Amino acid sequence: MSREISVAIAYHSGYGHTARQAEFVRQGAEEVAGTTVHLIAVDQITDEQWAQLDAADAIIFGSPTYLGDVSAAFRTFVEKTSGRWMQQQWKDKLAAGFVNSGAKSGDKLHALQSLSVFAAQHSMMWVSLGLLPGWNKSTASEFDLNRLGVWLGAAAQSNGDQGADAMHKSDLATAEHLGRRVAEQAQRIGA
Ligand SMILES: Cc1cc2nc3c(=O)[nH]c(=O)nc-3n(C[C@H](O)[C@H](O)[C@H](O)COP(=O)(O)O)c2cc1C
Repeated sequence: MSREISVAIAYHSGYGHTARQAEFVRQGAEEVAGTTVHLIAVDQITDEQWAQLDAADAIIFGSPTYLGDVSAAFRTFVEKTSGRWMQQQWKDKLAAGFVNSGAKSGDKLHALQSLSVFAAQHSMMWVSLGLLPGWNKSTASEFDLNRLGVWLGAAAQSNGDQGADAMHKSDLATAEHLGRRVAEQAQRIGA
C-alpha cells in the first residue's frame, strides 16, 4: 500500500534545457502512487518553496554544467541552505541529482559530484541512478536508457545550437527513471 510522500525537485536552468530534464524527473516521480511533487526553480525560490523543501521526503537536485561545475545560480542556492546545514535540518532525507551539458561528457560528472557532496554535507542519503550503462555494445542503441553511462545520477547532453525541445529521448527517459526511482525509494523507506 502506498503512503503519501513528497518529492521536491530543486533545479536551475539558464536556457531551458535542464528545466525540461527536470520536467521528466517530475513525471517519473508522479508515476509512483501517493507522491506529491514540487518543482522548484532555485533562482526564483519563494518562502513557500523553502517550506516544501523542508517538508519533503526526498529532494532531487539538478543543474546545468557551466565551466565544469554547477551553475553560479545553483551555487547561490547551495549557500542559502547554510542555516539549514548548521541545524542539519535535512538529515536523512533522500537526495539524488541530475545534470546536463553541451558536450557528451562536458565534465558534467564533476557537477554531479558537487550535488552529491552538497547532499552529504546535509547528511542526506544519496540515491544512485540504478541503471547499467546503455549504448556501450556493438548491438546497443543511442536510445538505450542511460546512454551516457553514468551511475551517480541522471545525465543529459543538449546540443548547443538547439533548444530544449530537441533534447535526446534517452536522456529524458533517464531523467524520468530517476524521478520514479527516488519516489519508489521514498515509499520503501517510509513503509
Ligand atoms: C557559462 C556556460 C558555461 C558552460 N560550460 C560548459 C561545460 O563546462 N561543459 C559543457 O559540456 N557545456 C557547457 N556549457 C553548455 C551548457 O551546459 C548547455 O548549453 C546546457 O544545455 C545549458 O543548460 P540550461 O539550458 O539548462 O542552462 C556551458 C554553458 C554556459 C552558458
